[in-house]
Amino acid sequence: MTRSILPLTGRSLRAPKSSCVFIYDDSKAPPPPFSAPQGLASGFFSKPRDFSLPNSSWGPEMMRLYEQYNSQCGEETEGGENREGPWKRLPSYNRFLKYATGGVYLSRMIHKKARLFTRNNRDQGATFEYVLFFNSEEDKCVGVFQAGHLLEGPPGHVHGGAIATMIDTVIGTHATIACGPVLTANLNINYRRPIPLGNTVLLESSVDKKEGKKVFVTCKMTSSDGSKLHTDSTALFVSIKVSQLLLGS
Ligand SMILES: CCCCCCCCCCCC(=O)SCCNC(=O)CCNC(=O)[C@H](O)C(C)(C)COP(=O)(O)OP(=O)(O)OC[C@H]1O[C@@H](n2cnc3c(N)ncnc32)[C@H](O)[C@@H]1OP(=O)(O)O
Repeated sequence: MTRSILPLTGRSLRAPKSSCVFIYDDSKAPPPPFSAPQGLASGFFSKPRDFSLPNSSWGPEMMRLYEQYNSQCGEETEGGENREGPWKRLPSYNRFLKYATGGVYLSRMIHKKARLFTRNNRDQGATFEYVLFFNSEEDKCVGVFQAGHLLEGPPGHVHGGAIATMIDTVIGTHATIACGPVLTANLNINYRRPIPLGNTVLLESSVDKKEGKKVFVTCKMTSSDGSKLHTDSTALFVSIKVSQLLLGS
């Protein structure tokens, strides 16, 4: 059974038939507070783009890993039935707030030009290309990340801050699934081996323990075939109330 992981319940965000079901459960959600008159909707409201779906910049290794996990995802069949699968692909938008119930108003009020910086990319393949999958039975989250040429740090290789960003994204999502809204309180990264630009890497995270408001997560980042360790990391996330963020406290 799917469940909502954010306090703002996801509005009707449907996966294409060929892809996995979303983790956001909108079945119990109230209807959107406003419906545009028919015929006007497409002119005024753009459909959210799900950035976790493949695009033409994805190389063979990115596609291979995507297919590997996606083929193990539950999905809605052509006949409208749900096929079970241990993994779920997590959709990704450049502003989730905008696509949650009531969020379209909040997103206008709170920094309306704000965008998730890992998805603020007009040139496909130039920066962060990634997709996350979650396995609730094993409580595992994986990220498949292809590093674009604009993420350069050391010549020809990925910047350490960009690497940290991807780690934070995977483990932050995992901690959110485990505990609801959280913020990163502490992130420790051992950088073991540089990542050449253009390479695809695999991130795997596990929740080690929960202690009151605290959740401890670990993550390792390897080459796409798992043979080389690029980073290992540990992090502490602390639960927050979303109102803290929205009210700016
Ligand atoms: C699907 C879409 C999903 C969405 C998925 C999104 C993915 C992206 C994820 C991105 C995540 C981010 O970038 S988050 C942005 C970067 N992070 C931040 O800006 C956080 C800034 N820091 C804060 O706001 C605050 O310090 C908090 C919230 C972290 C903690 O404040 P608090 O809530 O008042 O909690 P506090 O009482 O101080 O501490 C609670 C407990 O945690 C411990 N603690 C607190 N901080 C630390 C620390 N740095 N190191 C060790 N321990 C600490 C305390 O000792 C205490 O332990 P005890 O006494 O209870 O034992």
